[in-house]
Amino acid sequence: MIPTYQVVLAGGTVLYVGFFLVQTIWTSYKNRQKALALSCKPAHVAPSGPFGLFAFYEVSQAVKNKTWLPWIETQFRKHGNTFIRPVLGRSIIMTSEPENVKALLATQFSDFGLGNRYEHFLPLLGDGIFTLDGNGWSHSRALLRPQFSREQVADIHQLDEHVGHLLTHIPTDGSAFDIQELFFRLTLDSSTEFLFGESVNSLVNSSYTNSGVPVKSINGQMGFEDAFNLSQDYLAARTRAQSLYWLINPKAFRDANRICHQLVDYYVNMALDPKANKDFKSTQERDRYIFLEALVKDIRDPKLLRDQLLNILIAGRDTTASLLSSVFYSLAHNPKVWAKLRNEVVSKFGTIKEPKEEITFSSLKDVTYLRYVLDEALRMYPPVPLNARTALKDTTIPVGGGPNGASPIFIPKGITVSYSVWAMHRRTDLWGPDAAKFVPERWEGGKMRGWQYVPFNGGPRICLGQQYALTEAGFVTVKLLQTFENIENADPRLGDPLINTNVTMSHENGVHIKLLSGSKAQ
Ligand code: HEM
Repeated sequence: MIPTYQVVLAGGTVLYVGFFLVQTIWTSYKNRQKALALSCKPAHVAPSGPFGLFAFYEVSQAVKNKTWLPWIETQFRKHGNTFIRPVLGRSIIMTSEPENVKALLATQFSDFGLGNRYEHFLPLLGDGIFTLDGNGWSHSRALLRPQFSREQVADIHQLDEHVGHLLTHIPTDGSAFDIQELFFRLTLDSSTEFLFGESVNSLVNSSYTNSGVPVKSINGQMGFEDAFNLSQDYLAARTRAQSLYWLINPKAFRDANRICHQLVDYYVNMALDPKANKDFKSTQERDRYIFLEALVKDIRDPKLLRDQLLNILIAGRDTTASLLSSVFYSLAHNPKVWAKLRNEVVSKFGTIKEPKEEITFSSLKDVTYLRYVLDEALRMYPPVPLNARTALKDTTIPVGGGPNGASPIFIPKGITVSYSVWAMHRRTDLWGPDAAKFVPERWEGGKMRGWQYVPFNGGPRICLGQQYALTEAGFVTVKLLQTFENIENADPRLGDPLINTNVTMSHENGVHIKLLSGSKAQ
């Protein structure tokens, strides 16, 4: 005799599975009808095993081996520039097609949102420009946009001090060092100064910031630099876990978030009540622009201030460090490009010992080859190599359907379209047979710009800090070219670099180079 509860359980399970199957079949029938009405055709489905388990395994392996980006590139070669990838029972549309990227980011902007990004990033970033959709986002954007005006961005003299600190870490005897590590500290120092009015000075040997949070981990206490990096690792893991993100919330993550919040809250409280804080120094006293001081004129809620500041710190710090690292990686592997660039820089600005013209926002723009080098590094190593948007309603994307991939595809509400900037920037049909090579000259005449090149995204959510980032990267590159005559790659590993893909990308093994001046530069 079978117990009653077992009969009820078995019956319930059969009913649930039956309902699920009927619903799936019905939804897919309805979607096919809608697709037909919109002249859409189905996209190629990449074989991914039952419930997309094989695909999930392959992705996990590629992430572990730091070959995720090239792996995605080979998937596009195998399955076409737009295809469907089932992963863990969900279908994701993958694309490297400029037409589709344009639709997601610009022409059909209001059809798509950030999906679960808000929930993934909430514990560290709260409600800010980078995490919000809809009204919350447009309000944030309107509020923050004026802080990125030309006048503010052009104020580059604060960078000089931080580049000076960076130079003290470069071996003077021409021995090898990892410049990427220094760039990550440099951009942490410069962006905290720009945002809070006071730098955490991670390139200087100080232990504690005024907030009481150590700069680097010390005596078992986690420092801000480590906390900020660790939090971002967890944000990336939560993003990869998609709707199971809530499973990833360990104590280490919560501790790291608390430390980041503690540091930012210190500056926020000071700016909200400057008279009560003797440490506070205004923009006038410091003779430099302070983002937070401008922001407290509009926002008085300490939590919202903290959120917006952290949103900008995350958007601006690692991306710029990533760009600088890729520039120096590429220069070290292309000595002719270094020589040509140095020639142009020195003839305009002189050397560090015999300077000529002052380096300013506009004088930097006169060195066109510098812009080509930055553009080419952003093409080959886009700091945000992968991104995604999720349909807010039933909609379409323009290409990828049908046997030749030329028809639109139907995108039901809730489906995610993932676009690979990395793969699109390396397509030989778009960039020529030398797409995998670092060739700054390809930018001559400016004919390559368009939706095939989106390192800063495009449309209404285009990066707010683009000019700031290009100015900082240009300034730092010029200073190093003025100081050193030659560069050498010091990494014996052959082949393409391994790439660590977090929220942004970085070089897994660092960027090991030698910088040589005077008699050592032979
Ligand atoms: C080379 C450096 C940089 C690159 C490649 C870059 C790239 C990007 C990209 C791809 C996005 C779009 C993200 C998305 O919507 O999914 C973005 C957004 C953003 N970036 Fe940048 N960024 C850089 C530097 C900066 C800097 C230095 C700042 C600020 C100081 C900054 C501030 C922002 C902000 C506030 C957003 C959000 C815009 C919005 O959603 O309306 N970025 N950036």
